[in-house]
Amino acid sequence: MSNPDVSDVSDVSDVSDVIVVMGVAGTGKTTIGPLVAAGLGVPYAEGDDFHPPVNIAKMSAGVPLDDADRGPWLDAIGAWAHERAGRGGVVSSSALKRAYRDRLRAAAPGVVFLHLTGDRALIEERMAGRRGHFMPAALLDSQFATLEPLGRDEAGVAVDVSGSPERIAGRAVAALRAMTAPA
Ligand SMILES: Nc1ncnc2c1ncn2[C@@H]1O[C@H](COP(=O)(O)OP(=O)(O)OP(=O)(O)O)[C@@H](O)[C@H]1O
Ligand SMILES: O=C(O)[C@H](O)[C@@H](O)[C@H](O)[C@H](O)CO
Repeated sequence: MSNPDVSDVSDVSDVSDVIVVMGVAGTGKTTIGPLVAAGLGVPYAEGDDFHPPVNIAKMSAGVPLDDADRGPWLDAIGAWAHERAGRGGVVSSSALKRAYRDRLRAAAPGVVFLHLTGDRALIEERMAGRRGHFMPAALLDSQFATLEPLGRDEAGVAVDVSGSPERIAGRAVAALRAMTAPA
C-alpha cells in the first residue's frame, strides 16, 4: 500500500530503537509523536516536559533559546533515550542542529531521528491556530534559521507533514520500519 494509515501497522510492537521526533516548532511533533509510538507499540515522552522552567519563560517571552539553554534540556532527553535503549521509545525534541543530535547520540548511541518537515507557510498557519501553548509563532524564523536537516550519514528519515496526522504517522511508521528492519 503506498499510503498506509497508522492503523495498518499498530498491531506490531517489535521496534527496539529509540526514535527522536525532530523539527521546528509547530511542525507536529506533539501531535504525530504519540501516534508513531502507538504504531510501534512503544512509550512516548513529550520533549517540552524536559525543559527547565527558565527555558519555558524565555520562549514565552519571545526570546529564542541558545546553545547553553538547550544543553541541560538535551541531556535530560538523552537520559530518557538511554534508559529506553533496547526497549524502544519515541521522544520529541526539536534537535535543530547537528551538534544537538550529536549530543543525543552521545547519550544514546542507537537513536534514530524522524524529521517532520514542512512548508513554512503551512507550519505558521497551524501554529496560528494553536491555543494555550507557550511558543509564539514569531519564533518560527529563528527556528528555521537554526535548523540543520539530517545529514546523509545520520540515522533517520524525513517525512513531510502535509495531510492528516494519521496519514503522516502511517508514512513515518512505514519509513522507520523500512530503515530499522534487519537486513
Ligand atoms: N497534520 C496536521 N493537520 C492539522 N493540524 C495539525 C497537524 N499536525 C499538527 N497540527 C496542529 O498544528 C499545531 C502544532 O502542532 P504540534 O503542537 O503538534 O507541533 P510541535 O512540533 O509539537 O510544536 P512545538 O515544538 O512548538 O511544541 C497544533 O495546533 C496541532 O493540533
Ligand atoms: O529548541 C528549541 O528552540 C525549543 O526546544 C523549542 O523547539 C521548543 O521545545 C518547542 O518547539 C516549543 O514548542
